Amino acid sequence: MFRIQTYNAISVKGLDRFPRDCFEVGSDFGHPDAILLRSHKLGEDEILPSVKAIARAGAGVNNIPLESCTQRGIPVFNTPGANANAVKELVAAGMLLASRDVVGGIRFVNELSDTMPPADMGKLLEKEKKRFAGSEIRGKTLGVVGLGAIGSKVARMALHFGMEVIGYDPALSVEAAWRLPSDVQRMENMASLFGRADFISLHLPVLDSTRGLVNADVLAGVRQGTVLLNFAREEIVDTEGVVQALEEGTLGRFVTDFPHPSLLQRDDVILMPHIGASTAEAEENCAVMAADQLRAFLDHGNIRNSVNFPTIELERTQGCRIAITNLNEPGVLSHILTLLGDNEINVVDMLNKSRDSIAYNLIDIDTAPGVDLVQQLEQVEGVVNVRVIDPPACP
Ligand SMILES: NC(=O)c1ccc[n+]([C@@H]2O[C@H](COP(=O)([O-])OP(=O)(O)OC[C@H]3O[C@@H](n4cnc5c(N)ncnc54)[C@H](O)[C@@H]3O)[C@@H](O)[C@H]2O)c1
Ligand SMILES: O=C(O)CC[C@@H](O)C(=O)O
Repeated sequence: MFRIQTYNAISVKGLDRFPRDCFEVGSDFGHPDAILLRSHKLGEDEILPSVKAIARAGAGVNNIPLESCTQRGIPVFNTPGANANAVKELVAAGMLLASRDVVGGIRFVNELSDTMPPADMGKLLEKEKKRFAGSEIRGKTLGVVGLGAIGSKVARMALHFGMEVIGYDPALSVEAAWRLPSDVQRMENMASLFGRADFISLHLPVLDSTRGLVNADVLAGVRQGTVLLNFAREEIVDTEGVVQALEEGTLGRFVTDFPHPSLLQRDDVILMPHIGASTAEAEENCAVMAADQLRAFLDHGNIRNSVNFPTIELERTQGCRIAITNLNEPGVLSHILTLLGDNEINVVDMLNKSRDSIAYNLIDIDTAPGVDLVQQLEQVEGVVNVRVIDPPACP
């Protein structure tokens, strides 16, 4: 029986991927085998020694202490692309709300008295509506920073709106490049994108290299009245720099999913409470994907969509499987195999993959290893952890 500790509201469709004959799911376990969460900021002290894996039902993993997870041999999973459409649709809403004063118009109408005669109301609306006029987004230029799962969808959507689209992504993967519409013009650096766009939408992760990336200096280079949209992460944008650019009028509007007190009550700011991924569809997609990845790991040791471990999938044959995480250094694997041979254990199948500082091995053996052998394996220099994975009881 595996125990899955959840944080945040996880879609029931995802939780249902864990058959209750083999998994307990709850929010308060003493010895969880795995953690499934959304935006909860996970403290190192919350990752108990029993935890074997962590899955983020979402894209960003900045709420998980990645480095210490890697050192402890804990794979961290995310769900690439599973909420991209939800974010894309909200970016479309953000661009439209920034171009037409829908918010001001709705507020104005709702503040009218319900005792006003209908004919008077009609006259007043016609007289006042010029205050809420805007402009169209067709023909304008959108700059997309970060052209991964979300950025590529946003780019495609903007082309459908009849916009020009320019993009910047210094780390674009080959897979992401294939997804990108050919009409998107590639910018060599962020400054040229910021200098050319009417709308700028951010879709990059928060990393040491991207924290505070959009600051007063960068914003000084935008065209008068540019709209900046941040549906990525708060830390990427320097709020003081944004307020300064709004005050100076270079930035026309700021639309963000990450409100800050200094942005409240401003007509040139549209604030949303981190709802980019808050659709039934996205929550379900993320939860199902995260749960399936956790199950594949707990049941078989297989790894798909990890942000710190290599991708590895070994078809299950028969017998017992051991999963070993070790430092990615010469000699560790041969030491492990020698120990198995010395204990007369026959290796039926095996796969070894590495990523940065760690390596991960799936080794199928014909006989279950005894406690002594597991201890010997754990003591091999460079071995981080050893798991014996029996064939799963639930299909
Ligand atoms: N508002 C929300 O609810 C919400 C929902 C989903 C994701 N997000 C955020 O959006 C981010 C992007 O999500 P995604 O699914 O598209 O991820 P992704 O990994 O598919 O794409 C991110 C892209 O950013 C690029 N990138 C990295 N550093 C860059 C830099 N310095 N400049 C420009 N591009 C850079 C990467 O090469 C990659 O192509 C996530 O990391 C998360 O923080 C927010
Ligand atoms: O879970 C959420 O609501 C937000 C998820 C989002 O920030 C992400 O990084 O995918």
